[in-house]
Amino acid sequence: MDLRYGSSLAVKEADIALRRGEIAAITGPSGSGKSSLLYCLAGVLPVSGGEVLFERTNLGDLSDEELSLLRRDRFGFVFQYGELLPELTVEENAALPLRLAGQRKAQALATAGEVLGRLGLRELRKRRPSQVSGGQSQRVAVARALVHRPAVVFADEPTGSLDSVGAQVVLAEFLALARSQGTAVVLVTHDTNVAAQADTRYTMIDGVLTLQGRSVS
Ligand SMILES: Nc1ncnc2c1ncn2[C@@H]1O[C@H](COP(=O)(O)OP(=O)(O)OP(=O)(O)O)[C@@H](O)[C@H]1O
Repeated sequence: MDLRYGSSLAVKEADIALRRGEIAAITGPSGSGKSSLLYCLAGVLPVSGGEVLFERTNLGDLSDEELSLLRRDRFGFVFQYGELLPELTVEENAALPLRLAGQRKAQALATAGEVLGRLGLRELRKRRPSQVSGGQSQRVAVARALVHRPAVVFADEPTGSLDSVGAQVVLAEFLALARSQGTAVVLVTHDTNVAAQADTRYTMIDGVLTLQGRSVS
């Protein structure tokens, strides 16, 4: 697939297939097209050429509404700064995908509480995002991305706002939780130590995605 912004080709060549539960990392220099590729895979931006298939569906064949439902129900997202909603508590933030899918509040908060517990955040669940640390916010964002057991989580520099020790810990927890529930992860990162924890590693250079290595499992 490829992606143009106007006349400039941000993604020139990318061929990537993800199996259930697979963790794929994409590294590469700034501006090489990593985020753009992620947005295409997640159905946020339409591709300019080629196609993106999820299960047997070509994302290009879906209406905007069908795409938003797919993103809401089957995908999860984690960004660099967590992007939590400041007016909601930690548990309400984590429960959001379940609430959006129509689950009742008590049930959604109970499920969110379990996931938060697995990330060591149970005690903080009534706090607001402004009352927790950067690492804790990223864990809440991880809980929110995984709470509805999505098929795929798209993570764009998910620990980019943390120091390297904090980043390693949050990332290890994120990947362990994703693996335990069979959720595939596409992880964009600058950090090759982070990428080393993935099953499959790709590099993106000047819009071209290349498979770099696959761990034997
Ligand atoms: N909305 C946009 N309109 C036009 N050009 C864009 C847009 N978004 C990104 N670009 C350009 O596309 C190229 C790829 O950007 P992209 O954000 O995908 O790179 P990246 O590898 O994720 O970079 P970084 O690591 O710095 O986040 C860059 O040259 C960027 O300037």
